Amino acid sequence: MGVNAEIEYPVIEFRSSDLKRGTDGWNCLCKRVREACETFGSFEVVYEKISTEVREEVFRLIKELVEVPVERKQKNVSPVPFHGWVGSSPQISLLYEGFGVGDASNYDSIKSFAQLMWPDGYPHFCDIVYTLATQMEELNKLIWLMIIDSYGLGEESLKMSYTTLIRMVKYMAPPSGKFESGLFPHTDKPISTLICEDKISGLEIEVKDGQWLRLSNLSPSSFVFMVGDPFKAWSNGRLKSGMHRVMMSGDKDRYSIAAFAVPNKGTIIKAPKELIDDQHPQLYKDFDFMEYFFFTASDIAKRFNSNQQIDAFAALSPPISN
Ligand SMILES: O=C(O)CCC(=O)C(=O)O
Ligand SMILES: [Fe+2]
Repeated sequence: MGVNAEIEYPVIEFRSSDLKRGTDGWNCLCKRVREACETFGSFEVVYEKISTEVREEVFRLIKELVEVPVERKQKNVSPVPFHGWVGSSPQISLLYEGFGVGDASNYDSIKSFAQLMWPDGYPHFCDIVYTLATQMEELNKLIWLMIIDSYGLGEESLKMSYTTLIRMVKYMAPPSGKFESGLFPHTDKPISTLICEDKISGLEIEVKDGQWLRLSNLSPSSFVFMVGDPFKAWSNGRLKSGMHRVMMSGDKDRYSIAAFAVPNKGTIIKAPKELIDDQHPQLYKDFDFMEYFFFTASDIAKRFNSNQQIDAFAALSPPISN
């Protein structure tokens, strides 16, 4: 059950010169992104187009946010799962505290959130968080495009309307000398996630059964891209939605911000026909994303491990061949 340091985790640098679709550099990135997502279900992306100053300022602001009185934090609620404030609790972790802002690339959503937290609505907070959220959404889009191109598919194969949920999280340092869970092992339920952390490591990826790889020494320009369960279903099982968790050690608190691609109500997850053939029979039925999202937050879903929920909800057995 150790943390395995020998496995070579993919670190993929997105140089501006390689980001022109159709060039050799682009095609090479597509191949590496696909391999990473099929093998690990995630990778580290080095992306200098998002400035480190903006990142650092967001983390400074999150440190202010966690100081807001709890009565105001409790106003950050939503009927949609995983969208609101969660304080320290035995269900998630005593070390965890997270805030959620849905549709974060819409300035008004961030403004409404900030107005709940601060009497003056803190315009600087809105500007900076909006900047990072929109840039992370762009990066996510770029990675989707690489995945589509890597399978030789057209853009319409993954066309859907979705919004970006951001979660701003503080993981408290554990009691001295302890190694404690900050976030339990899970797979992500939105289509995909980009995680941005503030220097302190803690995120671990399950590389084999029970073998966890700790992602440490991420560059200041790095993000972690994570495939979610519906993306795995869309790819007809090619992409992996990997288990990950946060483990805390040492005496420093950890801060992270994650941007999740959450499809709008009514979106159907359906594998493109090009990804279904006799060698790759259809593994999942077409399903409504929101029904799955709500299912994963239900009591029934708790009977399954996080990485079994997509199969419990949508697996076709036996698979249908084309
Ligand atoms: O904070 C992190 O590094 C990971 C967060 C995460 O996995 C999640 O919120 O789903
Ligand atoms: Fe996650």
